[in-house]
Amino acid sequence: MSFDERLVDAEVDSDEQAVEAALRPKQLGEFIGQPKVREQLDLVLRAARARGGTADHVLLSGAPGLGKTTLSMIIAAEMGAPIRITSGPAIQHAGDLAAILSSLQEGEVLFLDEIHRMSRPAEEMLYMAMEDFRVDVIVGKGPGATAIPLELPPFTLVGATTRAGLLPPPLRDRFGFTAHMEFYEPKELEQVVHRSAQLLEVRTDPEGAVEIAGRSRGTPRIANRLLRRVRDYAQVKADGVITREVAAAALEVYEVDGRGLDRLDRAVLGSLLKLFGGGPVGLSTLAVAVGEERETVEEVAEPFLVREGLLARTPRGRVATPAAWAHMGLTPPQQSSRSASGGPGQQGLFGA
Ligand SMILES: Nc1ncnc2c1ncn2[C@@H]1O[C@H](COP(=O)(O)OP(=O)(O)OP(=O)(O)O)[C@@H](O)[C@H]1O
Repeated sequence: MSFDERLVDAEVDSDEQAVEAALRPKQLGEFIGQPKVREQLDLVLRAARARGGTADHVLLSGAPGLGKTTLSMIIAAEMGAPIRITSGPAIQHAGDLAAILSSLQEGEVLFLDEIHRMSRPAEEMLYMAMEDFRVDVIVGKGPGATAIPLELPPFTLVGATTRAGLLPPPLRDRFGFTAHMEFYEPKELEQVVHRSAQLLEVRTDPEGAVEIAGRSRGTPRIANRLLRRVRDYAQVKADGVITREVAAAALEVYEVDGRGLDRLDRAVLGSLLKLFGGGPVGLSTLAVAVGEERETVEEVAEPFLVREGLLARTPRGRVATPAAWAHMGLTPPQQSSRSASGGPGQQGLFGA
């Protein structure tokens, strides 16, 4: 299964961008969930507006699809400012960043996605730009090179990262406000589903929304994607209304189970339980058994399985938890033959 085929992947592909844009909340009041972040950000923005100045730089961290881009657009809208969107990997040279910074308007919001992936020289230029609204543009090379200082208009940088820990402290410290986005509660995802259903003009009853929310892995992007697939099913196979039965039947077709696991997740768990008695088993061995790349298993399937308490990464290899046996409807081998950490002592053969 390729990365793109996964309905529960929290990354976005290009076809989806237009639909996502239509479903984005435009104001802070429309943004569902993240109550602490909303409250704090509301204060930051109100105070900046009252002072008639620009808002402090904002750092948003959290997993893909939780609403970092959406929040950056809301910040611009609430400040009545334009927004420029770019990303760390797109800025490979300090000159790329200088070109963007020098063309910003006063008060503009610069959204820098994946800020942890910016090149080092660009990062150093950003320090000065954030603090003093100034950059030094280097003209010429070698001993004759000169630094020409360039004044910048005040702007608000909104940095987004999935890995706040990877940001160097000098960069992290230059953000006046830092917010960590959490995975969403099922109740909040139900609201996301209802709101999006209204915008897409599809009728969803409360139980239908519960069914979709419960399989959305705490992520609004996934909730919206599942909603669109269930809508297709409801149009073709039912009367267009999303009920619990329709949602469950549709998601069975797309192989997303009651807890949000898809074919890949279930293949990983299935192999771990049926072939290796629940582990411990090394990642490479598990990946071969599933017929996937090691990286796919590690980066795509495992984070959710670990978060759900279905799989544990131990020094001796991957181990299934009792919840995994229950979820897959299988019975664990006799407790007496298993070690305290849950393994049948296979690490000699299958060690990490
Ligand atoms: N709090 C929310 N309320 C309603 N919809 C939301 C919320 N957060 C995100 N969404 C929806 O989820 C989708 C993904 O959000 P967004 O693109 O902002 O995520 P992201 O964190 O920037 O992801 P990435 O890191 O992958 O760029 C958008 O279509 C948006 O409409």
